[in-house]
Amino acid sequence: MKIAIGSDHGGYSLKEMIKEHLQSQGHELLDVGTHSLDSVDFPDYSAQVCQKLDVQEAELGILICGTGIGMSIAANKHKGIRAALVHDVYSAKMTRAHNNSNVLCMGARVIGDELAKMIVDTWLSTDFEGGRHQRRLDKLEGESC
Ligand SMILES: O=C(CO)[C@H](O)[C@H](O)[C@H](O)COP(=O)(O)O
Repeated sequence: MKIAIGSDHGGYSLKEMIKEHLQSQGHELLDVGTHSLDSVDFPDYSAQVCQKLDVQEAELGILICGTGIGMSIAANKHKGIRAALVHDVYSAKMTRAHNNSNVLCMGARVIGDELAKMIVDTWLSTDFEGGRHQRRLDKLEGESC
């Protein structure tokens, strides 16, 4: 699968680890940065990952910052993006099954590497259930802020 991934400095180390983890499973990772621990602004990286989905260069996106909150707020401002902030395996499963989330956000200062790997693996291996959930997503698409 083609997956766009991005982080700020707070998520950089976890991004590198998740990238390696997914590449070892055969996924193609499009890394939009950041590429060091130098301080940067999370909206710049969120925008780049969302753009990769928008132009269909990637099927799904992963965004990591210190808490995951900034990334999820930023990503959900983009049309067509359903970003989910996830720090447990149950939510990882449900946000694919019920929300058809296309961007996964995590906080590197909140969870450890092993839990993050389990969350990513669960999120990627769960399918959207459609049905009543599609009706709800259709209602979300029509809403303006
Ligand atoms: O935006 C955030 C909070 O919602 C992210 O966690 C950032 O990574 C964090 O704010 C960065 O903080 P720093 O003090 O500039 O490292």
